[in-house]
Amino acid sequence: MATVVSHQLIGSFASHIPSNSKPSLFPKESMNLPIKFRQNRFKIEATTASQTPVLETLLSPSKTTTPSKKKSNEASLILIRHGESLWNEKNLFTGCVDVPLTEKGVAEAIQAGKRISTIPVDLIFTSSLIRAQMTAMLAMTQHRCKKVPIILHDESEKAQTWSHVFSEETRKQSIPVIAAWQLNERMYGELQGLNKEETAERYGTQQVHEWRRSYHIPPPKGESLEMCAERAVAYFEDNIQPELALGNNVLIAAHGNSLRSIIMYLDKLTSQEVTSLELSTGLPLLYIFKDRKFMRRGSPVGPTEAGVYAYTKRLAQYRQKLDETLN
Ligand SMILES: O=C(O)[C@H](O)COP(=O)(O)O
Repeated sequence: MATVVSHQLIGSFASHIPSNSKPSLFPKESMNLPIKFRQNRFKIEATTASQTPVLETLLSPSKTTTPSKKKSNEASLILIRHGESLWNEKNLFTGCVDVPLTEKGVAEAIQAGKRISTIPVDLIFTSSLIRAQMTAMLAMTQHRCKKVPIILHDESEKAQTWSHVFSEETRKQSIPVIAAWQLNERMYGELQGLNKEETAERYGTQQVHEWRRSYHIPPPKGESLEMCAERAVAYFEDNIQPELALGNNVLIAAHGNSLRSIIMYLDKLTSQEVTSLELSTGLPLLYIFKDRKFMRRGSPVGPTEAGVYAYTKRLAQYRQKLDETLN
């Protein structure tokens, strides 16, 4: 399905949220389990003409919907799992329960921000959950571009109108943040709020491991990784990949399992391979999108690291530009 963007208020941040990403903790679709996996979802396809990428319309001062020129033939994609949450600390199944970060989680998010502080970011996607949003915002406080991340709101027409930004210059110094429930953690069903260790004692380590790491097996009344991939990868393909195809650099702050499903898609992992994929909290991962392919570039360790900038000329130039602006 193509991205649907409201064009009523072109120029307003709020008018550019894909209409299928309205933040809602328990969207109708996720309660309608099981969701069938969409055919061919794991193929990387070119942007279709009917898709209207978010950033393109966001930065356009006119009411035209004509696609703007492609910025570059490559783009960076950074993925960050949120920092430690209060329920990670207590070892509780969290899923779609909206729990904030611990102090350690805040520090992890800031550290992640330092590590990506000279990698370009034009657009941010987060889940609708506060732990992912806190992580994105805290990370961006460290970015050397000094742009202001602004959350877009489309929950009502008033929310859209009242959050309008009237200065083109100010808009240029801002980074739109789009919150999408599709990037939420897998819905953990009847395990939400239970202690992971106690659950393993009660149901057996093997059973709990299958619920947590298998691709097809859902936890009781919850989403399997496959179901989570159905909505997270579809959202990625419909709303994020078109931005990358235009040369826009994207940061995604999300969750262990929504990101595992996206990484499965990016790295073309099999349902067997993904079972051993583990993501640490607050760890940024960098991909380069070029020629319709995703190239995994590991985890940037910080602006002093030579390796990351040797990956592409474009990243090296961006970093150099930041250095020149600050000197
Ligand atoms: O939702 C949760 O409990 C965690 O964030 C991820 O859980 P997992 O380690 O069982 O995938």
